[in-house]
Formats: sequence, structure tokens, C-alpha cells
Amino acid sequence: MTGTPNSRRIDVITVFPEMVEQVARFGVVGRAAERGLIELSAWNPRDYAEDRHATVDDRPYGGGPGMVMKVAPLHRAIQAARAADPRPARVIHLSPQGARLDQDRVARLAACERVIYLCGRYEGIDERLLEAEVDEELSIGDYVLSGGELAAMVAIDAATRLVPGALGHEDSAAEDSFATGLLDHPHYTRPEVYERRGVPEVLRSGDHGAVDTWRLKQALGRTWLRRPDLLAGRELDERQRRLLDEFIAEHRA
Ligand SMILES: Cc1cccc(C(=O)NCC2(NC(=O)c3cccc4nocc34)CCCC2)c1
Repeated sequence: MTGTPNSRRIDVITVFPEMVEQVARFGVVGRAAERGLIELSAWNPRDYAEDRHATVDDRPYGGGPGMVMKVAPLHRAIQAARAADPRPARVIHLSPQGARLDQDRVARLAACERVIYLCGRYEGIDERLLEAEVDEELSIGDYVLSGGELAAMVAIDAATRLVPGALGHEDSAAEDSFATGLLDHPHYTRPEVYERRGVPEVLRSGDHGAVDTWRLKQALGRTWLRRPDLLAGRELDERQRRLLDEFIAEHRA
């Protein structure tokens, strides 16, 4: 099935295709898939194994616990995915050895017409497959996972949100905060009071300028408090500097 001509094609090489296909059933990614903005296909190396037991793994040379994913079934699955669309594809291996996924790298993924995500299981993938087929390795963080599928789903979700048309206005507004590299300001909705806790006056004042200022101040302040590293890498303009200084003074009062 081919999507609209400029649709993004996403292929995932995984022994658990049903797991990964779920990401395209819900929310923003689900709507993008429905509307043909993206096209998601999963390819199971088990379907490309030579033997009748559909073996995709084998014991490691050098001994040790666990199993290693074999080259041939993965190679054939990648070839099948490549053949499904004439456009060149960037092959991304989700791996603890990879560069840390961040919004800049997500933006680069979103700009690719085709991406093939390669998900490891067991102890990992035979190095010769990685040497031959992988363009880039990405990690979603420093913790132990059972496989690369969740990482692929994280990358797919984050990148799809950046595909033009994927977000309606109501969602794109939510992008503003991190598009500025800051954490989010606090959010409130009805009721006005819940168990004696109210809503900041300014948010109900109808003064949109004051609301924007309050939100920027809160975003700057919370970033300063919880993720100062995000502030270290950026210049604040005069207004932002003043608002953050106000927040800090109030925080220390
Ligand atoms: C810190 C650390 C050091 C050594 C091994 C592991 C580990 O978790 N190894 C197991 C595997 N992990 C991942 O694939 C994986 C894990 C974490 C983030 C990721 N982002 O993308 C893929 C990721 C690799 C082969 C099968 C799963 C983790």
C-alpha cells in the first residue's frame, strides 16, 4: 500500500511486529497514519529465516550467556523493506550504544522521507549486519530494556508530531514550550476550585498578555529549578532574563 506521494514511510524491523504497529493506532500518530501523512510497516526477520524453525538467533561466538541475532534474516528483512518503496531509506539502529535521542535528532528523523528502524532483542545484533546496513545508532536513555521496539515507538511518536499537518492547532500550541527549549508552564482547567485548591488569578483575568508573561515566567522558572542544563545552553533575551530573576527572587523569598 503506497501512501500519498510525499508521505513519510516508516519501516520497523522487529520480531514483535504487533507491538510496534500499536503506535499507529492511537492519537496524533494514529490520525497521521489514517490521513496518509505517514505509512508504517513492520517486518519480522522470522519471516526471512532460511530454516523451517525460522531461527533468528544463535549462540554467541566467544561463549557467554544469551543469544545473538543472526545477520541473514535481518539482512533479508531490511532488503524487503527497502524494496517496498523506491525512495532511499535511512537505517536507524535503536541501541544503548547510540547517540542520545533529543528534539534536534527527532527533527532530523522527521525530515527523512523514509526511515527503517532496526530493533535488537536478546543480547544484540551480529556486528556485521550493523556494519553493512546501519546509517545511525540512537538511544532513548541509559537503562536496560528488553528490546529496541519501545525506543523505535518513542522515535516514531516524536518525529510524526513534527510532520507538517500531523498536529491540529490545539496540539501545535503544546509544541511552543519545548520548541523554545523550556519545560512546560503549569496547566489548569475546570473546576475553578478543587478540594480548596484554586487557579492562579491571572489565568482567569482575560488579559492574554499577562497570561503569556505568567506562562513564560513559569516555564523559565521551572526549567531553572528542574533542568538548569537546558538553560545553560541558551541565551535569554532581556525580558526572559528579567522574568527569571523575578521568579528566582520570589522562589528565595
Ligand atoms: C544502558 C545499557 C547498557 C548495556 C545494555 C543495555 C540494554 O538494555 N541492552 C539490551 C538491549 N537494549 C536496547 O535496545 C536499549 C536499551 C536502552 C535504550 C535504548 N534505546 O534504544 C535501544 C535501547 C540491546 C539488545 C536488546 C535490548 C543498556
